Amino acid sequence: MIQMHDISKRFADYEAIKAVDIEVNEGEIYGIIGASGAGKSTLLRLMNLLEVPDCGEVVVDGKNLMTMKPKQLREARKSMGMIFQHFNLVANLTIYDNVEVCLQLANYPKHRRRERVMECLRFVGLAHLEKQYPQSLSGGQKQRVAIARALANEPKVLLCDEPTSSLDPHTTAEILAVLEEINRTLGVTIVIVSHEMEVIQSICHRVSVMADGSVYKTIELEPKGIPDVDHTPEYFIEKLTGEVSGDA
Ligand SMILES: Nc1ncnc2c1ncn2[C@@H]1O[C@H](COP(=O)(O)OP(=O)(O)OP(=O)(O)O)[C@@H](O)[C@H]1O
Repeated sequence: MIQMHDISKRFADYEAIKAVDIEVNEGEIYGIIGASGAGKSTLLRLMNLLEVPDCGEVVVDGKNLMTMKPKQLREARKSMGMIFQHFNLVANLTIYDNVEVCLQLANYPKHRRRERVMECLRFVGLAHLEKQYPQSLSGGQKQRVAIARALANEPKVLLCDEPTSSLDPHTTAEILAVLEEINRTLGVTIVIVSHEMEVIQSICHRVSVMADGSVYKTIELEPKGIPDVDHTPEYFIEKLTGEVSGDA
């Protein structure tokens, strides 16, 4: 689905990505992990040409993005949704409008937009919040809206840049379940950048370990499944004091 061949990227004198080859198969959940500064986010942003490589080839769904004209590239990007650590919602737009705006930008037929927006919001369980603004939502709800927005144009690929790094363990598990469902039920290929080992281990089929701008090794994984995270007050008290709640 995504082939990157001999990709390099410099920022001024700094070589952030060094001759990377990577292949993401259709239908898989592919992880990218590594230390801070290893080049994970840059590599992800090179996949949809948010960062333009200095050299090399990026082929998505059989098409070479590097040789495309701007209009063709805009078209190709519709098949690649993206979500971010800090959600990147537009603060002065409602939840509905945050999703609809990307349909507008993609010239999605006007008379079908409402149906599509609501379909995406229902998928992430937030149709009832369509009239709210981002500031009144929790972090997990904001990420769900961002996912709905990324799904609106029916992408084949979803690029996720640290999608759970601002969330607590329970909400992380909920968002991972949504991503896993998108992969399983919609067949969307997912690439996840994360520094959290449990995130990668829970849902990824393969993972590349990055170091110093290079892919150090790519490993096949048997996804462990999403952990059942207790977030009751009793759990926190037990962890903090060692006492089982109700004992006191
Ligand atoms: N736009 C930019 N301009 C200059 N340097 C950049 C830019 N983007 C990234 N870099 C540098 O490239 C290197 C790789 O950054 P990148 O964000 O890809 O790493 P990362 O592995 O995702 O790190 P983290 O986990 O901390 O986000 C870092 O040294 C960073 O400072």
